[in-house]
Amino acid sequence: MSLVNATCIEKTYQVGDISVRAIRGIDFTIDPASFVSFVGPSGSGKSTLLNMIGCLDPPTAGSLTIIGQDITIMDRKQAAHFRGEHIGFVFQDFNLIPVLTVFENVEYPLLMVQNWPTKKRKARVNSLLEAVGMGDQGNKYPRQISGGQKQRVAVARALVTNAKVVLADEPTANLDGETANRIISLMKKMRDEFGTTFIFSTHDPKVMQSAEIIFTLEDGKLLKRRNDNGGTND
Ligand SMILES: Nc1ncnc2c1ncn2[C@@H]1O[C@H](COP(=O)(O)OP(=O)(O)OP(=O)(O)O)[C@@H](O)[C@H]1O
Repeated sequence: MSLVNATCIEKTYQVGDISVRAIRGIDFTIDPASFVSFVGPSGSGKSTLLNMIGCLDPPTAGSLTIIGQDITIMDRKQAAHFRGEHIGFVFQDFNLIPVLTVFENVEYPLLMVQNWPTKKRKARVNSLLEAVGMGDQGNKYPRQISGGQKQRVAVARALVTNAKVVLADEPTANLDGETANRIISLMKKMRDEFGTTFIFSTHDPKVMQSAEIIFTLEDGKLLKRRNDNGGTND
């Protein structure tokens, strides 16, 4: 069964009298444990699409199922619950909470959405910090660590709830080339270890190269799909 299944999805924003057709009837499927990137020029609809997959903003038409559940029929509360259970996010500006330590930042989603006993929760956070190479940095605050380390913490936070899907909107935009490469390798390692699907949007050629499936968007339409061995399908 595919993990994400989009059929004829559309997203139209209404701005006063003007309708902006950001996504114009596209179809795609994403399998479990995939490493996928949406690419395309600015304004082509990448963030809009990620927001829909992340249950942040529903499509205005079409069908979108994630882990077999139709997210277009969920109300806001159901969508928030589903998001908390199954979807993790990594942002280009890291979005760590400055007044919380590294450990507390990773622990935060478990406190918010999942009622884990303290001992199990602490062990889970420590294992994720170890997995991303930040096991000895848990007591530091975000201002005391580098950009690459912040993104490692963000990856740990995205995975701590055992999310099936991690969405990353331009995850390397604020990192230098070498650090960006390390973060991409880390995400791939996490995919291999936990079977999590990673879905990116990017302009970054390094992220594009590392993706096993690339969906190209232009003006809200899906132009083509390219997979690892260079084949294309429309
Ligand atoms: N909340 C909104 N209200 C109205 N129009 C919007 C809104 N969000 C996005 N759009 C429009 O939808 C289209 C797609 O925008 P989107 O942000 O998804 O593109 P993008 O490919 O992610 O761009 P970028 O690479 O610059 O981030 C654009 O025309 C944009 O102006």
